[in-house]
This record gives sequence, C-alpha cells and structure tokens, in this order.
Amino acid sequence: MKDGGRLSAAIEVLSEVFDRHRPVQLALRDWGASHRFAGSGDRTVIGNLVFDALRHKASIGARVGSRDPRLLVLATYVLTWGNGLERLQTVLSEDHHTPDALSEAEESALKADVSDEILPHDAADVPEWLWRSFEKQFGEEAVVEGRALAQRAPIDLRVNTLKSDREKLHKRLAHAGAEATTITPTALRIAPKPGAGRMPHVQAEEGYRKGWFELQDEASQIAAALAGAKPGEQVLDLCAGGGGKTLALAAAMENKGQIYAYDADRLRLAPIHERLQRSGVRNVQVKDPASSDLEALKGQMDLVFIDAPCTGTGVWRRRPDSKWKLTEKALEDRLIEQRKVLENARMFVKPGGRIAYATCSLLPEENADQVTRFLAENEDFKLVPVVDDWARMFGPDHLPTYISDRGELTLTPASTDTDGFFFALLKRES
Ligand SMILES: C[S@@+](CC[C@H](N)C(=O)[O-])C[C@H]1O[C@@H](n2cnc3c(N)ncnc32)[C@H](O)[C@@H]1O
Repeated sequence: MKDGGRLSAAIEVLSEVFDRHRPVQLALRDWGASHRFAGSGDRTVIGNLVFDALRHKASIGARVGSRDPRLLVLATYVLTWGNGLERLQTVLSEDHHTPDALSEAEESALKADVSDEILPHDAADVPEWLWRSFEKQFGEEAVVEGRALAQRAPIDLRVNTLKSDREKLHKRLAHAGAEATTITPTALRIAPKPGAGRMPHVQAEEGYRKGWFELQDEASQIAAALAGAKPGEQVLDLCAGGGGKTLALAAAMENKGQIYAYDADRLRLAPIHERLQRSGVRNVQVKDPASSDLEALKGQMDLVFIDAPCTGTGVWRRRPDSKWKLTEKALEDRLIEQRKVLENARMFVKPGGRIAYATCSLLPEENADQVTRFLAENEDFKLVPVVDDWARMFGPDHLPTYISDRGELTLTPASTDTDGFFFALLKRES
C-alpha cells in the first residue's frame, strides 16, 4: 500500500472508534481481517496513525479547529509526523485509493498555527473535566506532564533475576535495541520509534519463552522494589491480576518465603499460572476467589501489596483511547473499590508489617486522598517516607521530582521517564 491508502484506512478506523465507540484494537483488527492484502508494515503505519491521532486528539483538534477523524488523521501525518502539507498533497493526488483532495478550509486549517490560543487542557491533551485534578497534582507543570503522557511509550522489560541477569540479557537483546534504564538495575528499555516505525515483537524472543524477562514498565518495577519484600517473608498480593507484581516480588524474595496471589476476579488471575511456571517462581500460592478464602492469613502478613484498581491515567501513553473514554462515574467506582481494598488489606497485616498501596493513576483523588483517609481511620498505621529506600536502592543522586512532604512517590513520563504511577508505604505500628 502507498501512504494514500494507509491514510484512508486510518480515517476509516478512527471513524469506527469515534462514531460507533468501537475499542481501537478491535477496530484495527477488523479492518485487517477484511483487507487481507495489507501487509504487516501497512498495518503498523495505520495503527500508528490512529494511535497518534488519539494521543493528540485535543491539541491537534484545537490547532486545526476540528476533531473530525479525517482532519485528525491528515493533521497527524502532516504536523505530528512532520511530513508537511506538500507531501500530503502529492500523496492525495497519487491514485484513487487516497482520501479526497483537501478542501480550501482543510488546507488553511493544516497551515494555521494557532498554538497561542490553545487552552491548557487541550495543549496537554487532558480531558477538560480532569484538568482541575491535574493542576492540583502538578501545578505549573501540568501541561508538561500531560504532553509527556501523550507521547509514545517504550517497551520496558524486567530482567528475571531468578533466571538471568541484566548484562547477559542486554547483550542478547541488543539487536532489538534494548538499553539499560537509569533507575532500576532490573530494567531494559526499547525506545519508541517515531512516525511509521515498528516496535520489535519481544515475546517472540527465545529469552521470553525461557522466562529470562517479563514485559513490565519500570514504574511497576520500582514500586515492587520499594515494597521491600525480603526472602522468607509472608506476602499477600491482594490485587494480583495477571501476576506482574507477583513475579517481581517473588524475584526480590529470591523464591524464599511465601506469596499469596489473590484477585477478586478469577478471570484476571488466569494467566498467572503459566507465567509463574515460565519464570521459575516457586514461592507463590494462587488464591482463586471461587475456591479459597483468605481467613487464615489474617494478622499474619509482613507485606500486603495493593496494586489497586484505578482509572489508569498514568498509562495513557499505552492506551490513548482510554483517556477520552474515562467518565466521572468510572472514577467514582474506582474510588469506592480502592477504599474497599485498603480497608480489607489492613486485616491481614501483622504488627510491624506494611501495606504497599500503588496505582497507575496520577489523580490525587485515587492516591494521596485515599492514603489520607486511610490514615485518619486507622491510627495504628503510619506512612513510611520512600526517600531513604529510594536512595539506598537506586542511588541518592537522582531523587524523583514528586515525593510529597510526607513521603509518597509519584512517577511520571516527564519526571522519571516511566509510566505514571503512585506508591505509598504504610506501616502497622501496633
Ligand atoms: C491494576 S489491576 C492489577 C494488576 C496486576 N497486579 C499486575 O501487576 O499485573 C487491579 C486488580 O484489582 C482487582 N480488584 C478489584 N477490586 C478488588 C478487590 N476488592 N479485591 C481484590 N482484587 C480486586 C481487579 O480485578 C484487577 O485485576
């Protein structure tokens, strides 16, 4: 396919997403299924156009004065990808598979530079109703932080220290462009490619099949490390889902002690069994909510890890469609779930034990506000500032920008070059 046909396809897919509210991955997959002639290179370019148009929907939309799928896709090609108007006009005149030629209004929209007039939330590509929360969290940096969340994400890998080490894996994956990251000693990163670039399929690597590494953003690796799980401890991973944090905790514990992996939704737990096996993890008991309860664990845990259900605002780089779909009702539902999980978690902690509370959201309502509420209702718990552990584990030179006065940590693409993530450690004193 030439670029004209790819642009037409991207406009078609984006229209499906906007007009028929189809999930973007499904719309792309269905387009591929009904256009078998398209090669994998074509699909990559079409996907990249659609995802980038979604990432920058508000800023580009404000710049060209429309959120119409056609203009968003064309503007992505001309402005975001830097192909320029002349190149687009050549492409549009190439054959009959291209989108229609530009109208005068479209041509002037693609030429206009109205960046001064863009409202901050549009410039930041953040939905208007969330802007107050964003400003509360980031103050003057809110636009910078929003913009960073609208960029493409890297692929981060966690080296499974039960089976491999970073140096060895770095060499093995050099051909895929993997580089050591700067914060955790367990992470490798494949940087995002610009424009039509295609990311490698790392799950096809021998090292993945052998369990030498997992796909996991560095922010999650940092949170698992800061939880401080030690060999021999008793740990409850209360929202284990597919087991990403479980595996990282097991590696930190060197397979010694016991992790109980639980999730209220048994379907979400399903992939964990295969992952545990591949990773060589032997100290995890999976607690299926349908057949087991956690009664016997009450008051016994050194650590309860809560990877809380959340709105996912910190991972907008990876799921740009979720940014525009998020509703106030969904936020309210997540807040209720988070309160429930925190309240439930406290029962399992033994005196001297701790709760690690983490979300992949950047909204203060889901993070610091939940911690404040929990501390007010549970006077036997105290917040442990993360700064000393950070300095000890990752070095004192590059402390993260967002550590609150009382010691919670917020990671962001702009400040730590990771996904957006919140982490707080709560210790039961008595
Ligand atoms: C962020 S996801 C967990 C991701 C997982 N820890 C990982 O690293 O792959 C949050 C999980 O919390 C679970 N959840 C929601 N409410 C819960 C509750 N009350 N108790 C336990 N798990 C709950 C959801 O089913 C979901 O799988």
